[in-house]
Amino acid sequence: MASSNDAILHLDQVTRRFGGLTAVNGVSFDVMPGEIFSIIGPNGAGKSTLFNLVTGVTPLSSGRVAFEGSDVSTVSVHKIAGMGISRTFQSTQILMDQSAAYNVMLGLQRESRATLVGAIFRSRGFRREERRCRAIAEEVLVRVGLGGAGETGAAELSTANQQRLAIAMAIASGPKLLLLDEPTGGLIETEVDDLMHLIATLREGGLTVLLIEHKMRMVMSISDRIAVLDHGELISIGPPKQVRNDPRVLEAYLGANYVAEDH
Ligand SMILES: Nc1ncnc2c1ncn2[C@@H]1O[C@H](COP(=O)(O)OP(=O)(O)OP(=O)(O)O)[C@@H](O)[C@H]1O
Repeated sequence: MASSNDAILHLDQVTRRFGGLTAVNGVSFDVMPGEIFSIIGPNGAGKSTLFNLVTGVTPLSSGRVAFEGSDVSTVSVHKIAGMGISRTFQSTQILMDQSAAYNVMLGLQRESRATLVGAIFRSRGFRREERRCRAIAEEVLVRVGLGGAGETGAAELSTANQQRLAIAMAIASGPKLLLLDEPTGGLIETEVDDLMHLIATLREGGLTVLLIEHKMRMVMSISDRIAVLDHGELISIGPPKQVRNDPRVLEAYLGANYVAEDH
């Protein structure tokens, strides 16, 4: 295993307690640059909490998170975004009554201090900067397969295209690490395949991807490595084949009444 110095993301004994409940308990792992790294586990295992800890949404109870070698354990959510970590949410933050392009421009605003859309629009270079932001938005929409949909209202997009829009919003500011929280929610099989292809393409473009996903077929085929959480603890980590055959993983899933197929 490579040393944590090479890791883009390093978790060291990461722990979060909510009152008497330990949602994430002493979790340590490294994510290497260019990996698609998935986090799986039964409902309530601590996956979303772990995302919140990495992105600064939730403070750590103890432990340490480092991004590109810098300790970000106590860094604010906005600063972390500015450093190059971006995420989508289970329930996306799309403004449904706005156009796709406008939503991506909001993504630029949310993630980047340097290109705060509101500030730019009030400045003297208003029109030029608006054109520049719009051009970035259009380019990002093309990257996610929504070229030409910039002026379409977000509400008019299919569920699959709304998922793509959520990804566009998250990558607008050019992050290095992208966290995706159940991007296949509400998608049918062929749409899942298309989304997997998009994620693989983004990785080829240099992004590192941290993925929470319940669809096992997708997780097993797209991931370089998988970490399995159960009751807040890391019970298995490794390439898909290794994790799939780990007795502790089978036990955790069967114990939670899971079927080994998609659900
Ligand atoms: N803000 C909070 N306050 C109290 N308890 C919380 C909070 N957030 C999460 N928890 C608890 O922490 C545990 C882990 O929850 P978490 O949402 O991280 O799990 P998960 O693996 O993402 O689950 P799911 O697959 O259902 O989304 C759960 O028992 C949950 O109820």
